[in-house]
Amino acid sequence: MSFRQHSLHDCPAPAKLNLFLHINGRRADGYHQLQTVFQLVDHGDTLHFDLRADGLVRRTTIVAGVPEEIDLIVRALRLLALEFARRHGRPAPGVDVAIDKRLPMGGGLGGGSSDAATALIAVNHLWQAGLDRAELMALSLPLGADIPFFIFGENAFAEGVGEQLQAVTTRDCWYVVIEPGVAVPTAAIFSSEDLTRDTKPVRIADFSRHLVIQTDRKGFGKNDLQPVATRLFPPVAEAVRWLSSYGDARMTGSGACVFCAFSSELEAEAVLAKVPQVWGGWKAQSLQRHPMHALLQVGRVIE
Ligand SMILES: C[C@@](CO)(OP(=O)(O)O)[C@H](O)COP(=O)(O)OP(=O)(O)OC[C@H]1O[C@@H](n2ccc(N)nc2=O)[C@H](O)[C@@H]1O
Ligand SMILES: Nc1ncnc2c1ncn2[C@@H]1O[C@H](COP(=O)(O)OP(=O)(O)O)[C@@H](O)[C@H]1O
Repeated sequence: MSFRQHSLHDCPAPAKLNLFLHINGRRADGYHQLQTVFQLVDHGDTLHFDLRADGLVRRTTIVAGVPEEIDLIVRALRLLALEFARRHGRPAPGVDVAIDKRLPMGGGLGGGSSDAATALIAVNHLWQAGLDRAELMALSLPLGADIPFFIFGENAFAEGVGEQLQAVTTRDCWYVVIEPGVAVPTAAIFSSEDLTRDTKPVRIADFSRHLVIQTDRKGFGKNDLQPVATRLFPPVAEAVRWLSSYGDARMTGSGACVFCAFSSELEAEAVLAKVPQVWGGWKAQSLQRHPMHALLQVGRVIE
């Protein structure tokens, strides 16, 4: 990551995996209460920021299927600009955002959310807007329940709609991730009549204990969204079936991507080499912290 006075280039927006995802209930507004562990991995998008003098927030890269006006990056930065104006009594400086998009949309990897989080962290710094971590998290929540997690910046046990976060230690390992080539619309999964909505709540200690006592590499819990997604999207079911011969393969989030953990990079590489060519696939290492933390500590944006 290079730091220049008016720019921040090569800022990582890592993917997340949901190591398990339980649906415990439904709120009056229709949103679902869940419990999950978010795991950061070292594979994702890369963003670049250049200050503008005219107060505009612009995305300079074309992203297929995501017009600039609905991009979570642009929407998040416009919220930040409003907050800047409220605090400082003058309009925010503008910014150009370029993006190298690697994460598939509707993949359950949190790509759009991670992009928005990285943008908020970087531009809060570039503009010297002065929001602290909790304030950035609160600002982002109306745009998506996964965004606060990426700003939180550590692997987390999450409750509520995913916004109540506690840092959690997870296994250091390698993951093989399969992209089955379909985009799963999150809303379609949550609105299914078949969805299990009454999984009994667990405690963070149950997850942590499982890490210590597990003997068979079986992951903790399950993904309640998986049965619905695999029924609606057969390629997701096929990917789960294929990867299951190598370990406890699961879908992340509302899909479509499927992952499996391995102890070593070599094991992950061996499985990756066999992934059928009709699917995309990659390996990634678990991260314990968001890679933007290094920048944030240098910049003293987040304590
Ligand atoms: C499932 C998860 C797990 O990390 O991630 P993804 O798989 O999308 O990455 C998240 O909970 C995704 O949360 P969020 O990012 O807010 O989902 P959105 O795409 O905005 O939600 C689309 C729609 O799904 C429904 N929805 C979403 C979240 C939730 N807790 N309950 C819901 O009922 C709502 O109808 C909402 O309008
Ligand atoms: N910067 C962005 N990158 C990807 N998708 C975005 C972005 N901004 C808005 N979106 C919208 O969010 C939807 C979900 O994308 P994404 O966050 O990548 O998947 P998921 O929520 O399954 O992890 C996309 O289909 C797209 O319409």
